[in-house]
Amino acid sequence: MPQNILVLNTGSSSVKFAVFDAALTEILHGQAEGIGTDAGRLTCGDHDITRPLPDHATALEAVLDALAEAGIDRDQLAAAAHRVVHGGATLKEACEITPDVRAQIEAAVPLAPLHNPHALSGIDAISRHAPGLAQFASFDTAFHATNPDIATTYAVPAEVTARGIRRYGFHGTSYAALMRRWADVTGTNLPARVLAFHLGNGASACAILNGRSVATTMGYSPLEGLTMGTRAGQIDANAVLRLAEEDGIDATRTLLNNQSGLKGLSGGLSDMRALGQAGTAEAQFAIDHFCHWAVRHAGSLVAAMGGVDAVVFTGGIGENDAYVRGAILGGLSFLGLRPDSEANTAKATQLHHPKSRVAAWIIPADEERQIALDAAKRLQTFAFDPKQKVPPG
Ligand SMILES: Nc1ncnc2c1ncn2[C@@H]1O[C@H](COP(=O)(O)OP(=O)(O)O)[C@@H](O)[C@H]1O
Ligand SMILES: CC(=O)OP(=O)(O)O
Ligand SMILES: [Mg+2]
Repeated sequence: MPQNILVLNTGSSSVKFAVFDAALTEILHGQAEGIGTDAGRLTCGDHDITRPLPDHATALEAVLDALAEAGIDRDQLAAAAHRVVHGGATLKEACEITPDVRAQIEAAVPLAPLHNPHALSGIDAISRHAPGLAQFASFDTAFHATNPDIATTYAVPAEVTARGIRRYGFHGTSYAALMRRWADVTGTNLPARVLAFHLGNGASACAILNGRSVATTMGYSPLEGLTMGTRAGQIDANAVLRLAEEDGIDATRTLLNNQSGLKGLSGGLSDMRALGQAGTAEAQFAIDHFCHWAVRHAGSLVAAMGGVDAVVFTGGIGENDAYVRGAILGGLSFLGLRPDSEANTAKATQLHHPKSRVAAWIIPADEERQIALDAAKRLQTFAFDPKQKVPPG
């Protein structure tokens, strides 16, 4: 009886993958990263292969090759599980990917143009390579379902909100994993008011009160909020309207999603590692912009919780870039946060001084296991009640 779950986590600059056994022990992990940059790289288990990854299609093929080389075949799999960034207004909980669910993910492509098309490619590739294999989706939006209406509603007429023009929030799979791992990684109980930063190619922050998301920086799509690798983050809607009028809608979509953020500010570099090594004034300005706006948005999230007890970093930049973390921690010192700069440079788990009023931590992103957990729960539901095709909740 096949027991393993294959997870595909399609990010905007990466495809991460993992295989878990029935006890949810990870038996293989790898990633294709730096997609679309000069720093394309695929790792699978201990193998490290530097190869050009010009786009997601090439990366996905490379991932499937790597899985085959690692001896992962269909007979060992009970299911494949995918990260899907946007499920639109209706898909709020992890679920099996039926033809109807696939259609809804496709309908949400305009809301997540850098993500949903690639997730669909992954789903379709599995359908081709492993026909009949059960497939599940975990949605980035799910963790933010606890946001109050006041946080999710844009100040527009109710009729517009009813059309699904509202804030959804993303990176929820990552934030849910932070909550799950908190006590194990930090050795402390989860405090009431957590300010979480997921800083990767896409970047967001989240206010988590008593373990539940109450506010987050991303909105209708993963374009809003912080300065990101290639996304503009917050920008006045009238500026967008002027761009659309002057340059056309498609060009404006591409400009704001693919050519802005760190890439736009630096004149071409979206990758934080490359920016750190560039040594140009433009690169430094881009890094400073990223840190400044992370702190500015954090202030709004802290206000939404009436204060903060702990700050946590995750994601490729959040886990690895001591300069960025140091700048953000320094910018938050007015809240009573005393960073331990040596711990920060050493990438220690605990980043705060023992006398700090606010704690600060690094918790590595664990999206893949979170996605496997979601799928395993649904698989169990099927086992308990095989007639029930769509499990509740
Ligand atoms: N050692 C490192 N130092 C600085 N930045 C890093 C490091 N490793 C990864 N990053 C940055 O993390 C970002 C990618 O984050 P990741 O979470 O993997 O992306 P995605 O959003 O596609 O999932 C890139 O900007 C990359 O440069
Ligand atoms: C939602 C999002 O921005 O995801 P990623 O960081 O993987 O691009
Ligand atoms: Mg990611």
